[in-house]
Amino acid sequence: MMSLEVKRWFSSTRNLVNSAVDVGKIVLNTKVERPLKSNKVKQKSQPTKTRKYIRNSTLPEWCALNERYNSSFAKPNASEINSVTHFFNSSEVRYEWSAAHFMDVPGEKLREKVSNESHGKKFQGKTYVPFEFVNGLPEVAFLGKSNAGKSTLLNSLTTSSKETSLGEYAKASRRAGFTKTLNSFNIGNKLRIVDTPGYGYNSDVEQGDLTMEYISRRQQLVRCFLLISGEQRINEMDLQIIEFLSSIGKPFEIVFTKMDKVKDLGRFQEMNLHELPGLPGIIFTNSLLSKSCPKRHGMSLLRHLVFQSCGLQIGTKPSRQKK
Ligand SMILES: Nc1nc2c(ncn2[C@@H]2O[C@H](COP(=O)(O)OP(=O)(O)OP(=O)(O)O)[C@@H](O)[C@H]2O)c(=O)[nH]1
Ligand SMILES: [Mg+2]
Repeated sequence: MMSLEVKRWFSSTRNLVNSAVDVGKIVLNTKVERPLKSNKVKQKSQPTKTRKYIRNSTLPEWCALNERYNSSFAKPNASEINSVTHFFNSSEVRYEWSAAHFMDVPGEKLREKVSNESHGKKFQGKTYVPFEFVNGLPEVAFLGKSNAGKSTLLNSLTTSSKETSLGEYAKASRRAGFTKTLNSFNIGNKLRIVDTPGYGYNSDVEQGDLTMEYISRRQQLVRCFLLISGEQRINEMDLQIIEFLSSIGKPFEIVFTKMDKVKDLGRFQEMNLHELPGLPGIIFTNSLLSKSCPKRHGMSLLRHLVFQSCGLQIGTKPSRQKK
C-alpha cells in the first residue's frame, strides 16, 4: 500500500499517466527464467575458463548484469570509452542553478514571455532568438525515490575515475528527502546534469509537481535516468514514473545504485526488465567503495550513455578544463 504522503507526491502525475500499459505486470509478475537444457550442458563443458575468470578478476559478480542487460545495445568500444572517460575526467564541474519552482529554471520565464508575445503574430524580417535559447546546453536528469543515491551518483559520475574519494558537487546525505530543489551542474560547458528531489519517504507534493513539470516542459531535457536502489524492489511509484516517461515519449534509462550492498542477485534474473516500455538501458552501479567492492563500477557505461544522449561526438573536448 502506498502511504498517503506518497500518493500526494504523486497526485499530479497520476492525471498525466496513460495507464494503457501495465508496467507493473511486466516487472512484478515475470516468471523466473530457467536456463535451457542445452545451456546447462554448455555451462558444464566450459567451467574452467569461467571460474578462472571470476577468481582472477576483481570484478564483483553483479557486474555481469551489465553484460546481461546491455548485450543488445551497441556497446561502446575501447577507444569510445577512453574518449568519454577523458571528457569526464578533464571537465570542470560547476554548480549553476537551483530552482524551487519551474519558472525559476533559467530561460523558462523568458520562454513563456516570448511564446505569449508571439502568439498569433508572425515574425517579420529578422528573427530574434534570445541568447538563453541558443546557449541552451542539453540536460539530463537524475530521478528516483528519496535516498536512491541520485546526488551521490552525480558526484561519482563527475569525479575522475582515478580518484577514490568523490567530489562533493551535489550534497548527499543519509537522511532521505535531503535534496529539496532542482540543482543543475555544468559539465565542461557541454552538458548539464540536473539532480532532483526524491519521491516517497520525506518528500512533499510541491517537489513532486516541480519535478514532473520539469520533465514534461523543459525543452533542453534530452534524457532521464531513473535511479533505483539495488537493495530495494521497484515499487509502484517507480513503475508509474516509467509509464509516465514512456507515455510522453521522453527517453530514459534505469540505473540500479548501491549494488555493492546487494547480497542476493537472484531477483535481478527474475525481473523482465528488457520488456519495459521505452526499452530503457539497464545499468548497475556502485558509487561508494568498500572492502568487497574497492572500485566504482558501471560508470563508463553510464558516462557513455549520458554523453551520447546529449548528442556529443566522440572526441569532443570540454570547453572548461579542470584546473
Ligand atoms: N553503499 C553505498 N551507499 C550509497 C551509494 N550511493 C549512495 N549511497 C548512500 O545512500 C545515501 C543517500 O544518498 P543520496 O545521494 O543523498 O541519495 P538521494 O537520492 O540524493 O536522496 P534525496 O536527496 O533524499 O532524494 C547516502 O548515505 C549515500 O552515502 C552506493 O553506491 N553505495
Ligand atoms: Mg539528493
